[in-house]
Amino acid sequence: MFEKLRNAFSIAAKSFGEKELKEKDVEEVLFELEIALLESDVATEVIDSLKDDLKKQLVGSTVNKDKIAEVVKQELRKSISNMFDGAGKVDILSNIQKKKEKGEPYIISFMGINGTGKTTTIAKVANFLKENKYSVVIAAADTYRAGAIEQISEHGKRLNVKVIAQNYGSDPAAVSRDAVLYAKSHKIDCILIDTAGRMQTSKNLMDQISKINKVVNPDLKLFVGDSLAGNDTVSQAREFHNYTKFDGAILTKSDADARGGAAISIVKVTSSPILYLGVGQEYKDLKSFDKDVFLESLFGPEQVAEEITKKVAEPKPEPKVEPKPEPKPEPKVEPKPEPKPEPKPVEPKVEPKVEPKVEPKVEPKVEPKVEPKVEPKVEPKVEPKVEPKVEPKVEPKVEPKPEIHQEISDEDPFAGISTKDIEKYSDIFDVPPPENDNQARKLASDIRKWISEGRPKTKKDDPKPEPKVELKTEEKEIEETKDEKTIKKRSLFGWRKK
Ligand SMILES: Nc1nc2c(ncn2[C@@H]2O[C@H](COP(=O)(O)OP(=O)(O)OP(=O)(O)O)[C@@H](O)[C@H]2O)c(=O)[nH]1
Repeated sequence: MFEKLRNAFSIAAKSFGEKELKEKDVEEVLFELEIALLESDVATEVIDSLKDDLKKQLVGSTVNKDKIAEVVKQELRKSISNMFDGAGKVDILSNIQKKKEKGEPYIISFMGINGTGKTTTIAKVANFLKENKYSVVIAAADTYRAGAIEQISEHGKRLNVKVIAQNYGSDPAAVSRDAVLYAKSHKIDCILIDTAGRMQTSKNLMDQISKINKVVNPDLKLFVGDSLAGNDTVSQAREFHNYTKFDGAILTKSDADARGGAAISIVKVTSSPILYLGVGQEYKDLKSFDKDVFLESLFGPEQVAEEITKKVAEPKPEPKVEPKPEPKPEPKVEPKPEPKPEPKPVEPKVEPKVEPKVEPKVEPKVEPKVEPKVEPKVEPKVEPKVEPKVEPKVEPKVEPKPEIHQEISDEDPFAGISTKDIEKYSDIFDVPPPENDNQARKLASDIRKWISEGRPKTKKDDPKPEPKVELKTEEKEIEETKDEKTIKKRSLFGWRKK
């Protein structure tokens, strides 16, 4: 490949080697060079740039006839090398790794006109990433061209790569966003977005691709151009770059390209690097663009250039390497993305699982355990213990004292009853002293009845026996007094002062 461009540079070198280097001579030779470069699809502005560089270097200089060819070659090579260096480099694998370490997917969008080999290139890139152990999901964001979704889906099946798709006519930005959500929820390393092929002159379609880039904000925007289209590809690249400011380019069909001018032109026009060259129709036919290899194929010895061309187009070590990584990553990656649905059904599954589990478990367990245990234990223990102890102690001591003073009556219920009968009745029936008027009247009535019955030693209506404790207390009081009769009556009817 690139044979024509190589011959153009050789013509220029030989021409200078045969003449003295004056401006007029240089102009004539550069004219020949210009024709050769134009035939090799090098863009006019690129040719002008190269000519300027050569003029500055060669006019007015004295160059040895034998070395002139080598000097011109070196100057051309230096100029082109500077162009590539000025465009910078993109190390995709390193960038993906960095984002992966942050827990984020790396997003690449692909753009270009119809038929350049964009869809095939996305499949090649997916295969390349899988071989490097990165998981991939593809967004079928070309919802415009009939058959595009089926085409990319077929590549997905063959490569065992999940393809996120909607219907034709749906919003490509929405498809891209779905793919990003899917990648995030499934921890996919890389998202490849296939956009609709479009002419660079279609403003609506170019606005659409700008929308995709705004919605998902790709880490890398790649222009896919057809090497064979030459200067057309260069003008496409220029227009796409104006709209999208893409970060790099992939040139397809380089295996069939004898000119090679598009690569130099795209780099010069867009100041963006060429990342890969498509060199065939198989998934493996994607080669990293190497500036030195490219320059060597243009300026190196013919034998070396032929060898480089062979290595690039028909690499020998690949067939040995490819069969090994292909079967290994496929079964591992496949089952993960395929059985899982798209991002929408994944989100609602998480929410309902968390809520119902927490609420019902906490409420029923806490309430029934606390309430029944506390209430029954406190109430029965406090009430029965306090009440029986306090009441009997307080009542007998407190009540008699106020009653003595309050219930004094002028009427003596025992009037007419002798002290002896009262004492005898009290002794026989062990009667306690009355504590109020009613008890006194009752006792007096009982005594009268007892007298009327002939003072029996036992009685059917025996008055209720009072606690012995109180009697003992009375007895103690009696013992403490000298006048037993008076004291006893007073002790029996203590409420009487007389
Ligand atoms: N020789 C060769 N053929 C290629 C290369 N890349 C793609 N092709 C072929 O180019 C043709 C078009 O490729 P597609 O991938 O369908 O093109 P596209 O750009 O996706 O087309 P749209 O979907 O219409 O935009 C297919 O036959 C591919 O096999 C390459 O690097 N070398």
